[in-house]
Amino acid sequence: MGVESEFEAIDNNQNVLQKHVEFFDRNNDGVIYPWETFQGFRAIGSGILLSSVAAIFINVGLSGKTRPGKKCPNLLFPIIIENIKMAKHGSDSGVYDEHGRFVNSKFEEIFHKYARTHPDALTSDELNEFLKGNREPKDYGGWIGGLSEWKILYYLAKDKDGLLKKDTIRSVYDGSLFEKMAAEKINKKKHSEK
Ligand code: HEM
Ligand SMILES: [Ca+2]
Repeated sequence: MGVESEFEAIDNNQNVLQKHVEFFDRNNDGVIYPWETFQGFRAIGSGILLSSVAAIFINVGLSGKTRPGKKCPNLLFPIIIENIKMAKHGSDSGVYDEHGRFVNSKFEEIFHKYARTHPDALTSDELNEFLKGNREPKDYGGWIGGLSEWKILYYLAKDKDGLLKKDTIRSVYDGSLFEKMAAEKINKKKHSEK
């Protein structure tokens, strides 16, 4: 093992993208199947339609990228969490680096550049400006990837004033937002049953 790989092995920050998706691995076996993506979306409060469409697009779109060297697609469309960094696309914010680590300076840059109305949040218009700013020329796949990630985040996690808060965005990167939303959903259900 070289010095560099030893260093990487102890770098806690290297698995942040893995943490982002682990919530969706409902049985913790390291693989996310479409029905798990569906269940994960339902658990954080998405409707049946969004959860179904997301499960199909995410698993069909990303499965092959996380199965390097496999020529035939697996028709159960598994996503292998270990290899999730291979599913990165272009036209993203750069907050995840190529190893799936969280790059704080890139995260801060989003707010320096685009948070004009409130220093710690993005409005819907500011989010659109940010998405446009991320676009690499003719990277249509990346544009669609980025657009869906951020629009779904905005739809599910904006506050009552239509703001996407900095803390919310930070917590989507390591997946803690999903845990929080799932806990809130369970809480709401308990209250409505009383
Ligand atoms: C409600 C569910 C989800 C939301 C709101 C969401 C949102 C996001 C956001 C905002 C980013 C950051 C993109 C950027 O930095 O420009 C991202 C990145 C990513 N997400 Fe999700 N995500 C969700 C579920 C999933 C699931 C289920 C998977 C796969 C199993 C996934 C895989 C990825 C990957 C691979 C990236 C890295 C993209 C890149 O940096 O190029 N996400 N997601
Ligand atoms: Ca699983």
